[in-house]
Amino acid sequence: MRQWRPSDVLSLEKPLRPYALIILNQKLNRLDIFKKLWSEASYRFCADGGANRLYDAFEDDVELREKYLPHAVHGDLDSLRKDVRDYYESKNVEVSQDHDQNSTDFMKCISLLRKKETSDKNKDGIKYDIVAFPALGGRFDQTIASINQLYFLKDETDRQTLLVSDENLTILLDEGKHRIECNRQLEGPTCGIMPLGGPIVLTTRGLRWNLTDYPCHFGGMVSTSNVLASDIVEIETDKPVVWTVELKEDTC
Ligand SMILES: Nc1ncnc2c1ncn2[C@@H]1O[C@H](COP(=O)(O)OP(=O)(O)OP(=O)(O)O)[C@@H](O)[C@H]1O
Ligand SMILES: Cc1ncc(C[n+]2csc(CCO)c2C)c(N)n1
Repeated sequence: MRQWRPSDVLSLEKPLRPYALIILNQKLNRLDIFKKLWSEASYRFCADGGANRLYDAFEDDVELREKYLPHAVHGDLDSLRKDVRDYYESKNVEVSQDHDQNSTDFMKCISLLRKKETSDKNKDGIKYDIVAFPALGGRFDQTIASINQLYFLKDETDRQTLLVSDENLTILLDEGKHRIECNRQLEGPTCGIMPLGGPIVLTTRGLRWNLTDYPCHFGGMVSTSNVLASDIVEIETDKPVVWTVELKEDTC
């Protein structure tokens, strides 16, 4: 049984699992979430134009901007503004370019993380969880690309990947049994279990509307607008399925 506690990154003083934060190119509306994710991240990367968003979040407070310097800005750099690039380079932030036109800048940042993980400096060989923010919402193709990223990473069972958006926490559950611990002060009430990668057979416990050995697919049953009925949700699936849970307005 695989264990998940998606809201740990928002609730614990120290995360149980070290993680890398990847800031994507969407407006940082929820600075409460941003600051919490930032404070405990082991690595902080901006995916290309994510750096513009970080820079702009502190337009009224130049001193504060200087306290939020990422470890790297990485991507094809077609979105990074010149003033933002100049600023971060002047602060000795690593700014690196990868021109590959078959991978998104989010993917490129994950490749950068892998490089850091295999570098000499990471002597313990730690593998970091990945937390992306603000993920989902915005452009639909980018949203699907971010979900696709979860599928790319699903066989790496020694790391968890979490997509954090203003309103949701989203993860991918691979085939098998899962126990998701929810903190209902932060999460809920709504949730969804969505077979985005193709048809599945699903069994759930701990929800208002549960399913038992139930075939789910697009054009048929897709569990959306479901509701947490317990702090513990158990899900058994024969193929990967996306779990998403609503975030409360006041989380940090
Ligand atoms: N409109 C959007 N909606 C949702 N996510 C986005 C959006 N724009 C960018 N992102 C995310 O932020 C990352 C960095 O974005 P970037 O600044 O490079 O924009 P882009 O050039 O449109 O993205 P890419 O080059 O990755 O296709 C993207 O890889 C993607 O994950
Ligand atoms: C079949 C196919 N569809 C779309 C793209 C375009 N694309 C996908 S990721 C990416 C990088 C964006 O920074 C670009 C341009 C492609 N290469 N292959």
